[in-house]
Parts: sequence; structure tokens; C-alpha cells
Amino acid sequence: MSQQDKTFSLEIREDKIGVLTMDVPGETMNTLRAEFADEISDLMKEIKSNSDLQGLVLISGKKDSFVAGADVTMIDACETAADAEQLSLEGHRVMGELEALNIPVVAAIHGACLGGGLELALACHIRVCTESTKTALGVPEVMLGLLPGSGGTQRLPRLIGVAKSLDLMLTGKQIRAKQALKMGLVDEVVPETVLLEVAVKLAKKGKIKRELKRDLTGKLLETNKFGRNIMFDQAAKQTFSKTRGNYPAPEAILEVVKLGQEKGFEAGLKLEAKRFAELAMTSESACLRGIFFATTEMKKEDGVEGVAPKKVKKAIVLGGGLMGGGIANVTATKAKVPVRIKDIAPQGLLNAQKYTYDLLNKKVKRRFMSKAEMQSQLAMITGTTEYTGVKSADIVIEAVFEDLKLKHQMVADIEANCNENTIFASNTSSLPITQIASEAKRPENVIGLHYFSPVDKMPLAEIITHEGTSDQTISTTVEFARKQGKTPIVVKDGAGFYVNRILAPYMNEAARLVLEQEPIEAVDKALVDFGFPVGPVTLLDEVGIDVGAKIGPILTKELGSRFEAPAAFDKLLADDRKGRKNEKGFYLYGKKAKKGKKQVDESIYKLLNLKPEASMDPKALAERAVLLMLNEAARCLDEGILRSARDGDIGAIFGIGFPPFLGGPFHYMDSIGIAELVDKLERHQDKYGERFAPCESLKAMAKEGQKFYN
Ligand SMILES: C[C@H](O)CC(=O)SCCNC(=O)CCNC(=O)[C@H](O)C(C)(C)COP(=O)(O)OP(=O)(O)OC[C@H]1O[C@@H](n2cnc3c(N)ncnc32)[C@H](O)[C@@H]1OP(=O)(O)O
Repeated sequence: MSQQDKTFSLEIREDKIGVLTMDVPGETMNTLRAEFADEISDLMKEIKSNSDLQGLVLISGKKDSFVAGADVTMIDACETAADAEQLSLEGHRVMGELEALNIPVVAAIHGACLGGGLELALACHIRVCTESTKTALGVPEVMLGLLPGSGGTQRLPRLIGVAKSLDLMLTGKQIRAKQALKMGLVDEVVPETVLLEVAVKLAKKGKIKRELKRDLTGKLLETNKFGRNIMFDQAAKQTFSKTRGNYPAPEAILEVVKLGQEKGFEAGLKLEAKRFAELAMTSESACLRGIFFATTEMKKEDGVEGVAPKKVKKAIVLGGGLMGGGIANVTATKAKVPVRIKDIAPQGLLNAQKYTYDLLNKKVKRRFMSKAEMQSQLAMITGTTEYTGVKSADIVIEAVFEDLKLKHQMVADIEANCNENTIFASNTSSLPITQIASEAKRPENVIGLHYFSPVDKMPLAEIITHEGTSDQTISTTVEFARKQGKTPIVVKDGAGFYVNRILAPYMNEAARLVLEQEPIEAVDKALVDFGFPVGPVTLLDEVGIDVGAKIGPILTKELGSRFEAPAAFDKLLADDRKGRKNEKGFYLYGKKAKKGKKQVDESIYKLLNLKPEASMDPKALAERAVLLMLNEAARCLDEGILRSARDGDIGAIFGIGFPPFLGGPFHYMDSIGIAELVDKLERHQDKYGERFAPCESLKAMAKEGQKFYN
């Protein structure tokens, strides 16, 4: 193997410190692969046989990353549990060899240090990282349905304690340098320019004698069997309340960490490899890995192949409501693009600016951000009640009231004030973009850019094109949304676009179940147990019953009677029930609600003349709502609303929290089997009505034995 094909290079400095640089050839990021085993063995031999060597620094040759973990493609390619177990055991061997070196080994970390990357750093004797915001440490394996399989379940608790390790392993969260230092994960934090220099110094100083410092709770819970049992039982309960038994990885993490604490390091490693392998073979992990591959692929897409996006240097947001405030926030803080909010009322501007102020202030209070940084980000958001500054804007995003006339007015006002390239992006959730663009002078610049609330948290953006939207407008908008931290999917214009279109029949069915006397909390629980983050009735309260009622007739008019909402909605609106926003909905809010406990507003049953009684099997209940969502998703793909099943899966997972462990509606339909799905729909059609009639494309696929993915 020539040097340029090699991943590792060892340079022995004059001061007898070896610098081992990892740089996987031809890749943007370092990942750990089984094929490096021979190279590493040779290196270890060389290091061990060099009696002059005083210490070793392990550093990355990549510009802004250390090691992003084991290569997920490699894990994905494992055909049997034995293959995956072998990978883990090989990782154990390499990490063990590194740890056993007599000389001090220092990991010099800058950028992503995740999964197997962090496990590699844990096998080193000392860790130093840069203070850069690019530096992030974590064990995100759980998000791939896996557990840390290169010794992480054993080394991490021994370094930082069990409770903190479980927090990192069960959430998969990534932490910054300062937090890592505080929890003892790294020994020093330094500016990037002196990383190597400090690492060399630390190597010369020698191995550190460590003692795990625990606070009183830590001592009580982690140092004896009784305390540990309490801690693990508690963690298991909390975990189950989140996973509802749908995700096997967190349970395996708890089991492996616990065993390692009880039976020792080696026994822990052995079980770690076994469980890692078993998890790698689960359908849950396969689906979660699929999401990783899909989102990585989507990061590289331009929206229109071969059309490079234009850089957005200035943005305008029309409307200072909750959505406008959120859009301005992600524009300034994530995309780092100056943004001006235009509202008719000064109060609207203040509210919208306060949105970002409140979020940043929280960060300052938690010391995640300096006051100066907060000021500089806030300065990027300005306000106006006139159309000043529109001329130089590259994009205008309207987030005004859902009224076609008003939207037409906005298009006209902007076109009268902007330049000929300014994009007009509408954040409408229900009005067809074709109609919004119908009176535009430059319809090619008009596009939909649909965010989800709360904008700073929800990862999806739906980008809606009408017949006349130019390719340039599409690719620039896609890139802009991505810079705002969103995963964009491009969809064709049509009532409800994709996400609301599949959500509406699901929500309607939940409402019907309530009207059939199923208790509200039973309906919500059945769908949370199915894997949704919140139940449909809670969601309706959050979105707004009035908003739901407004979208329903639009969808029915454009797409047919299967979208008809139960008539009871009118009664709710007549009673001024809008949901959380006016503290009057299906659940109790404000002063009426008991703290920390979600309670149904029982008066709603009287209003609807219901005597609730759970009579349906929760699984059957969930299935009824989900089947309608699946059928509609298949229609969206067939009609070209969606470009691909992949976009449909990511859109549903990121937009409405479709259970990630099922891989999205299309993956889920494949796993049920299309013929079986059609059969289920037909049985529901017989029992509950025409809205369950399977769509033509599903019937055709069932006949041909086709799947969405091959
Ligand atoms: C045994 C072990 O315990 C098991 C494991 O380690 S499992 C892996 C755990 N690690 C992870 O889950 C991290 C996965 N990676 C990420 O989250 C993100 O890539 C990141 C945060 C590191 C960087 O994000 P970002 O800067 O947006 O770059 P992104 O486009 O995602 O990745 C850059 C390239 O690295 C690749 N990459 C990153 N991490 C990878 C991984 N773990 N495996 C394979 N490829 C990976 C991406 O596929 C992409 O490849 P490309 O250039 O050919 O498209």
C-alpha cells in the first residue's frame, strides 16, 4: 500500500513524541472501518518496537472533524449478527491495544468526535479538544438504533460516572467543549491554533492518575449495588415512558452498562459486542440508518439538478406573528443572513424580535452564548412598517394571515418594490401556490416555503413549486432553507401539499374515534404507543381547532369527500374552542390545569353529547388513523406531489413525527407488504366507509407484487 492510500501516518518528532494522523483518503470525514485493521496492527508494532518514543498524539488530518464514528455503511452491509459482532470485537481489540500502550497517548480533538470516534478518544489516556463551536462530542449510536460498540458502554461510565454516561448514551446528544471539560470527558480545552502543541505537552507530562469525582448523589447511587439498582430501575422507567418499547437500543444500553458495573470491564465488553450485533440486525436500526443515509444524500441536492443556487444575502419576512418571528430567527441565527421583518403594526415587530431575544437570552443564561454574540445576532433582525429595504432583498417570505386576497396584495406590494430577481416565498399551509402566483408579474419567482411550528425546532421545510416556478428560484430556495437548518423536500403544488394532506385524514379519523365514544386520552395514548411524539387530539389542540377546521373544507373541495371533517367541529368552534392558544380545547390549560398533569376537559363530552368508554383495542384504533395516512401518502407519490418515496418518508418523520423506527410511511407500507395493506384498507372500507378505499396505485402495486423501495 502506497503512503497516499494509507489512512494513518506516523511522524516521530525530534522531542520523541509521535504524531499519528488519521486521514481517510478521498473522504470528507474520517470514519472507522474494518479494512484499517492491518494498517493499525503494523503501526502498533512500529510504536511498540520504538523504545525511544516518549508519547503519542492522535490527531485528525481533516480540516474540521476528528472522527465521525464507525462507518455506518459498513455496519449496514453486515448480513448476519456474527458479521456485526466481529466488527465490534475488532474495535475492542484495537482500542484495547491503544489503551495498553506504555507511553501516554493523547487524543487531540477538533470537530466532530462521535460514536466510534469518541470511543477511540476514550481509549487514549488523555483528551484535549478545541474550544471551537465545530467541536462536538457524543455517542449518537442510539439514534441509529445501536449502542456504542467499541468499548464506549464500559469506558465512558468509568471516566465520567454512570448517570452522566447514560444521559449521553440514551439521548445521543452532542456536547460542546466546555460541557465536556466540566463533566471530565476531556482534560483540557484550547484554541484551535495550539491544539497540537498542547497535546504534545500533555503527552510529555505523562499519564494522568484519575479518580472519578462523584457528587453526593453519585456516591449514593453509583458506588453500591443497592443504589445502582435504584438508578437503573429509574432510568429504565424513564426510558420506557419515552420509547414505549418501540426502540430496543436504549434497553440494551441500560443492560450492558449495568452488567459492566456489576461483573467488570471484560464481561461488559463481551455483552456490548453481542448486543451491538443483535441491534444491528433489527428492523428498527435498519430504518434509523436509512434516515441517516437519506438525510446525508439530501444535504447534497440542489433542488434542481445542475442548477446552482444563488447566494441569499438579505431576506425580508412579511408578518411578525409566531411564524414570522420564527422564520426571522432561523434566518438570522442559523443562516446568518440579515433579515428585516415588515408588519403593519409596531407591536407585531416587537413581538417578532422578542421571539429571538427570548431564545438567545436562554442560551446566555445557560452560558452557551456570550452577551456580545447575542447582541450581534439580534442586530441582524430589524423591523419596518414600510416596504423599505425590499429593493435589495434576495428573498421575501410572507407569513401573513391565510387569506388569498391578502396574499395577492402582498405579491403586488412586493413586486412594486423589489428587484426583478427577488424571490417571493409564501409560508402558506393550505392555499395553492398556483393561486397565489396567479396575478404575479413575475410568477417564476413565486414559490411556497412551508415551515412547521415552532420554526426554530421543527426540522422540515416543504418547498412548493407551481408550474411556472423557475429552476433558479427552486434551487436558491432549497439552499436557503438548508442554511436555516432545515431539511427541505420539494413538492408539487396541490391542496395541503404533502404533509398537511396526509395529516388531515389521520386527524379526522382520530376525531371520529372520539365521536364514537372512545375516550380522548385513549385515542392519544394509542397513537403515542404506536410511536408518534404526541397524540392526534393533543396535536389538534396545539395546531388550533380553528386552523384544522379552515384547512378541511379546502382539502375537501380540491380532493374530495374523503377529507370531510366530522360535523362536530362546528360545535367546538361555536363554543369558542380553539385549543391551547385560547386555553380552551380538548384538554385543560392555564389555571384550570393541574401542574404537570395533562387532563381532558370533561366538559367537551357534554358539549358533544358523548359518554366515553374505551371499547376498541388500542392497536386497532391506531391502525384506523394510520391507514388513512398511508393511503394518502401513496396517492401523493402517484400524483407527483412527491418526487420520491424517500422524500415522503423524511417529510412525514421530520414534519409530523411519523415514528422514525418504522422508517416513514413508505418504508412502513413496504414492511406491511402492499398486498396486505390493500387487504387491510378494503376490510376497513367494508366496515367504516369509502374513505378507506385503497388508492389505484396501491392496488396496482399489490397486483404486480411491487414495493416502494427495492
Ligand atoms: C461501533 C460504533 O460505536 C458505532 C458507530 O460509531 S455508529 C456511527 C456514530 N456516528 C454518527 O452517528 C455520526 C453520523 N454523522 C453525522 O451525524 C454527521 O455526518 C456529522 C455531524 C458528523 C457531520 O455532519 P455534516 O457536517 O452535515 O456532514 P455530512 O454531510 O453529514 O457528512 C459528511 C460526509 O461524511 C459522511 N459520514 C459522516 N459520518 C459518517 C459515518 N458515521 N459513517 C459513514 N459516513 C459518514 C457522510 O456520509 C458524508 O459523506 P459524503 O461527503 O460522501 O456525502
